[in-house]
Amino acid sequence: MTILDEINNNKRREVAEAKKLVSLEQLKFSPFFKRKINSLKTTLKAAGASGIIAEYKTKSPSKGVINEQAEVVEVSSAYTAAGVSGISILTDRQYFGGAFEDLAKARSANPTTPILRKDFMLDPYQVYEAKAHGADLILLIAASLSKEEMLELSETAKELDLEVLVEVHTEEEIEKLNSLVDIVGVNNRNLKTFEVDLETSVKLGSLLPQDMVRISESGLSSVENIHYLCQAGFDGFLMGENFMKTENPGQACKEFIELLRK
Ligand SMILES: O=C(O)c1ccccc1NCC(=O)[C@H](O)[C@H](O)COP(=O)(O)O
Repeated sequence: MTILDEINNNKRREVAEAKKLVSLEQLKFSPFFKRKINSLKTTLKAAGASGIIAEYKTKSPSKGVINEQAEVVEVSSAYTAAGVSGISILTDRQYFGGAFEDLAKARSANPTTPILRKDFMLDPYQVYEAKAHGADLILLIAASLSKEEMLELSETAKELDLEVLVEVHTEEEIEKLNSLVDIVGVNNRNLKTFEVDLETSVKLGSLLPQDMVRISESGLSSVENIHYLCQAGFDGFLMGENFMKTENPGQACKEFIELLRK
């Protein structure tokens, strides 16, 4: 069994429990349900956009504990002040140390920044959870879902006016895209071996539909990486560990974007 299988099995159990505790109707009572979303697709294409989507994650299966001190409001506010195009907030507790509260707190502290609920989405119920806690977009991992499941989850996202980011890592997974997808992310990290290779983005990027907004995810750590991927046609760059492993992730992000703009 791969780590992704393990995470997904655990997620199915968590979602089954959550459904017993909180109904869809209760989720709809959240004040975040009424808000208009901030579009990541739009901010990534805006003139002068940094393209950086900075992630708040305190641990991961590949790296273990990354940062035990970081506080979500402080870090996410500093990310916004640094000029990011978006923020990614992990909500998986078991494997990434995330929480729904982190998402809701980041939302309230950053009212105009696009925020991704980063989790392992398998059930339409989770799309409602994302909306109820203030997300602007959801992540669908193609390796975890069939084409039909991706479509169903995309439709639910659109019903709730959320954007859809689909993550691919292989050529075959590109076949699972549908017309409701807003952004495609190429994950440079092989989730079976945890190996990172930027050439995955370059290779798959060339196979994506020409007009698709695209981001490169994982293992990005230098301005040279970003310039290289920009040349390969990428609009956005998801970066987690590079900032979160420092004592002050917000400051690290600020310095990175300043360097990028030089
Ligand atoms: O990061 C992991 O170990 C991991 C393991 C299994 C599934 C997903 C995983 N990561 C999720 C991500 O997509 C990354 O957090 C994100 O792309 C940022 O990556 P990085 O900049 O390398 O922290």
